[in-house]
Amino acid sequence: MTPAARVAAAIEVLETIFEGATPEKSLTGWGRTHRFAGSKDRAAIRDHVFQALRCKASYGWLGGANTGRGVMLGAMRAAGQVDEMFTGVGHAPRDVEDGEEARLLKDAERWIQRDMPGWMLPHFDAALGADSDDVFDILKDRAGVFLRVNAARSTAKDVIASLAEENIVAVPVQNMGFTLQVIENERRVALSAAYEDGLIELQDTSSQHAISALNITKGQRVLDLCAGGGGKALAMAALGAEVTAHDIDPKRMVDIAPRAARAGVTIETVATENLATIEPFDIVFVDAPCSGSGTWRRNPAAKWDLTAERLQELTTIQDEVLSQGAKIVRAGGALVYATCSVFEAENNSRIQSFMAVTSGFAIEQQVSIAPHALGDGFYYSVLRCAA
Ligand SMILES: C[S@@+](CC[C@H](N)C(=O)[O-])C[C@H]1O[C@@H](n2cnc3c(N)ncnc32)[C@H](O)[C@@H]1O
Repeated sequence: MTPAARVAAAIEVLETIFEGATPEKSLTGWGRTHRFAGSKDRAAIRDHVFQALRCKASYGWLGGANTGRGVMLGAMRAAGQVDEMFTGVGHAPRDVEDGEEARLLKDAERWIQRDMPGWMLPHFDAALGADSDDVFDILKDRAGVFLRVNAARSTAKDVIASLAEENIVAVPVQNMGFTLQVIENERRVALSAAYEDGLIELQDTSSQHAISALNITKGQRVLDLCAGGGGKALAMAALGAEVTAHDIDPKRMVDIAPRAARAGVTIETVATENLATIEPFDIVFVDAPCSGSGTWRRNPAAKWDLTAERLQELTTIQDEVLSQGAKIVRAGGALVYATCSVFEAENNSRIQSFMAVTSGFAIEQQVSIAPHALGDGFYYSVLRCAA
């Protein structure tokens, strides 16, 4: 496909997303009906679509309409490539028409310039102060690809060498001995020998930082209360913890066993009905369901889908999981609350609400990480249970 035909395909995919389909469904559906498209074409179309979703408002403004065509026209205007792409020749999008004249972004409202729904601006401003505009700009870019080296099985140096044999270039992340950033051929990582052999896992730097800050020691009993696919559970098990995983939706944990087997660790799972009688843990890790506002580079559709009502519902669930976790921490143990959100309402406010109604816990650590070039936004708080 020509570069312009890829832009036309991205327009088609975006139209179905704007009608309500998820990005993954739309891209898969497009792939099924366009079997001639090669892997490079698909990757390029995917990149266009995700970038357009990150910058949906500003591109729509620049392109004169919040449609697939308007947003991609805006994207090409931002990149200075309209004349090459909107030619109407072959499979290229048709020429620019009357009514599609360029507008200046500086004339748009702040939420459009910053690509952030207007009702969320105060949430970001409250959490980040003068840094919020910089963070909005960061969220307009693609996120990096980061790896956690399985400390139980390998070293950063050996993993770098192994990946290099498959033309995947990874470099160390400063001050993080087991964290690498992939800077070339990112898409091949999940097919690499290092991945297949359990030497690495894909994991953002901020999650890795939070786990390493817990100073987990070998043999500690840890419950990952909201384990999902087990990213944090695996990281804790790699440090020698005896990890038990739980999720309200057991289907979300199906990958944990194969991932653990690949990594050479064991992770037990526990059903919700058995939590009430389980022996208390040294650490209960509550990786709470959240808006994901610190990760919207990776999942840009989510920022346009979140509503104030849903945010409110999430805070109620967060209070519930935190209070549930508190009941199964041993005396002297730690309750860790974490989100990948930057919103105060999901972070410090939840801890303050918890502390207001619960006795026997003291706040030991609270860390907020804003989205940055080398990592997602993340929050964690360590609460120590009285001995
Ligand atoms: C942020 S995700 C977990 C990500 C996971 N810890 C990881 O590192 O890959 C939150 C998880 O919480 C689960 N969840 C939602 N409500 C819950 C509840 N009341 N109790 C336990 N898990 C819950 C969701 O099913 C979801 O898998």
